[in-house]
Amino acid sequence: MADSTPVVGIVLGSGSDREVMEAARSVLEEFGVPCEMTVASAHRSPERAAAYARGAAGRGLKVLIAGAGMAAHLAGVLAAHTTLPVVGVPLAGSPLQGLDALLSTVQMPPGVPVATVALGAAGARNAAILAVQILALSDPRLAERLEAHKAAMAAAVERQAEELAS
Ligand SMILES: Nc1c(C(=O)O)ncn1[C@@H]1O[C@H](COP(=O)(O)O)[C@@H](O)[C@H]1O
Repeated sequence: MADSTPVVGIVLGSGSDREVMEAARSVLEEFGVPCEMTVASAHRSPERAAAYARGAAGRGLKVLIAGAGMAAHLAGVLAAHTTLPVVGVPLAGSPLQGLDALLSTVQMPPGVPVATVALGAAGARNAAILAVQILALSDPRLAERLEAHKAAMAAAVERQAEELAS
């Protein structure tokens, strides 16, 4: 039986981020990558966020994905407390429509990177694919699945082009 110990941790700034961030979990499930999802706010529960990040590597997690909106410091704070790669997903929904979350996620000071992806569900999907790519560096089966994923995308474009031409 495959090992179901989570290797990717998806952290939400709030339970209200869940619907959008489920896109990341779906992609990881498609690739057969065990993950866990939790809530920890750098602002509202700073101890929980720090403890999660500090304990992540020891529990076998390899990549963290953080989804947060508004002043989205969660990904950066997780990165401050771990040497694991952290992927940040800025979420829209605020009066600034996510520009606040984008800038506060992407503009990390030198030395503490957060790999920042696109806003919202598209970003959540890409965060998961990026996590798979990182894991695939030491997992040939995952690398094969990534190749198949790329081939499927290319085939879909071919079909669309044929439909347009007919
Ligand atoms: N950006 C952060 C952080 C953080 O960065 O630590 N904690 C919560 N939040 C965000 O606040 C928004 C509103 O949260 P509520 O819906 O709970 O009021 C959410 O998008 C969350 O990610």
